[in-house]
Amino acid sequence: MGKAKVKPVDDVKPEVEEAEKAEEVEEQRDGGEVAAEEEEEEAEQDKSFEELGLDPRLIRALSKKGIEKPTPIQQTAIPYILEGKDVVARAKTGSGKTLAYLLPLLQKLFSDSGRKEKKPAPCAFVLVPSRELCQQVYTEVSWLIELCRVQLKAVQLTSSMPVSAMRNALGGLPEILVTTPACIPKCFADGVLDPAAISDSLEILVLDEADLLLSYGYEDNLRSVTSIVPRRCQCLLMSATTSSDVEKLKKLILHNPVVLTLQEGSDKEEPVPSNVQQFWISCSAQDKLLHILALLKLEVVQKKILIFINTIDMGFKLKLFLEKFGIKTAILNGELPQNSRLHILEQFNAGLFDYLIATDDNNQTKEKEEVKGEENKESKKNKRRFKPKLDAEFGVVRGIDFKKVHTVINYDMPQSVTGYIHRIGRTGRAYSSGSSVSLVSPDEMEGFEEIKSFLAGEGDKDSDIITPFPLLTENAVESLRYRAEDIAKSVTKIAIRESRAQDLRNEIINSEKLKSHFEANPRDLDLLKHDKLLSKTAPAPHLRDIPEYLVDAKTQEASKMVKLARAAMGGSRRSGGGANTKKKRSRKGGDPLKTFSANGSKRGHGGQKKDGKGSSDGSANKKQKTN
Ligand SMILES: Nc1ncnc2c1ncn2[C@@H]1O[C@H](COP(=O)(O)OP(=O)(O)OP(=O)(O)O)[C@@H](O)[C@H]1O
Repeated sequence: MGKAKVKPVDDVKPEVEEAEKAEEVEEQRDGGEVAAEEEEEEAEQDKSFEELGLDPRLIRALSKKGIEKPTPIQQTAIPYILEGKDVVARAKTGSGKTLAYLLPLLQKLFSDSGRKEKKPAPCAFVLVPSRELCQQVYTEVSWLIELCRVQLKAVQLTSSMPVSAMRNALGGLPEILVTTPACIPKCFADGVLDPAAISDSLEILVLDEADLLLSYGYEDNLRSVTSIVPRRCQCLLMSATTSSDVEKLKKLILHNPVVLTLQEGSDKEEPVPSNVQQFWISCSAQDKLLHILALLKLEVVQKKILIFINTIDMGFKLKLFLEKFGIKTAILNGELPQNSRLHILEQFNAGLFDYLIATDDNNQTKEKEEVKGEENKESKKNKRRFKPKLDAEFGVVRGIDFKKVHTVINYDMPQSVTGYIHRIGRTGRAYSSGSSVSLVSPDEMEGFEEIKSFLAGEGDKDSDIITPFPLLTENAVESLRYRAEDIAKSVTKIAIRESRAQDLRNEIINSEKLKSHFEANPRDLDLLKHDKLLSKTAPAPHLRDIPEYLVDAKTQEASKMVKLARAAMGGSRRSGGGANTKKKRSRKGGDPLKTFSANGSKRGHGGQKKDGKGSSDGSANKKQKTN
């Protein structure tokens, strides 16, 4: 169980009186630090939602969703928020930060819910960096309200909504508004929200994924929001990493906050959950297609699988390539219409497909530039060619709660340490376990070393937090080389461009269908398939089914174990943690990545050399051509 460390108030105080008060709190806390921490740890391990002082309606609602026990950050943050303190909470990805603020926020609004006269503007704002997150938080708050049966209303607004729709949404005088920072100035400009009314009504302001808000370019937007936040308003700042941006926001918005930093086990901060096993494979950029084919086709990684690439074109290349081998994938990127993106996420979360290829929102600028250049060239050639537009509020990676993703694959390495942490955080959510595999080319090695040394922490540079992937032998990879290279050649730039355009057209049509269909049938998930084939020809049987003789014995064994582990973990896994925690933890023993080595040792990296390259064990099959 993690331990939340309470750092004393460390903000620049706007008022002397408050600064003095804060120092008192600091002194008192410092005075009893060791004992307090031990006590805290002891108490935290046993704290239930009841003991945190939560309303029984909320506890019942959580229980209906299978959530019985608070996560460490919830245990620590909820009492402070209920007390009315400004809070900065930093805890790793997937640690349950959303409920850590939503539960006390709702409880505070419960007392208002019986009021006859509603306030003219929402009294709680939750600001998130992307539309996808907006939808996610809105869904979370909506089920809580529904299950608690209270007269509260939440709405979500995004910048792309027509003014009439915004007016409509705000017409019912909601108490809670979930939105992006960019949307608020737009609402002011369109006369949909009144700054004076907000100054009167606002009681709680949450900045979720605070480490990302500024990197999404929301600084000016946030300044226009903060200028109208009344002094009495309670402000909460949730974040997965520390950065200068978080410090900046803290100074901009919070007053005398309590700073909570969640640490697990030791004092060393581990930004990636310890229940995620991190692996890597060293290969050339050209060989990445071959390696991902081996990972997926030989089934040595567990489904569901989220694959990150850095550009949209690469996503389509990968999709077309894998299709030829009968591996169906769906694609998620910032040029798809919003309805489609949300629907793809919903389908993936519901388990309707196993492989999702996602572009990292980090690369928006790069993509935008590429698209611009492309557009200029294209428009000269052919004015009717498709011109994709990227959505500035797109963000699939950061903060999105992908359900039951067992493996994250970095096909392309992310361009920053923070990007890596957020990507890997899409698995191992709450109490579940997961793994990641990064394909690292020589060009990416420098960035990879940076990530490794950041994760290892100060003075511990050589410790292997990301270890070579053990379940794929060099022979197994080589056995697929001929096919992979042959098929890779057939995935031309023209094929990629056509597929990208076709997919976009399909999704635009889907998006319209989705909009009207979901208005009538909000729970119907299976209307449209997002992992349908883009190539015109079906995969050839000899590529779809890899003959057994091609796969060496060790890889076959690894694949069998992965399947067994999946069957053991499969159907009965629930997203709610609480009561099932013990059971889930004991299942970790069935994870072949924890117990299996391609060289047959109990646990280790036997199938790979220390540098992440495949094993050169000669006992397995030799490279074979099969055409
Ligand atoms: N007490 C709990 N017990 C079990 N599951 C929980 C609990 N609290 C939250 N969860 C689940 O854990 C998952 C991750 O939660 P959440 O999205 O809030 O994480 P997060 O800390 O915000 O991660 P990120 O930084 O990536 O956004 C969600 O599916 C959520 O429903």
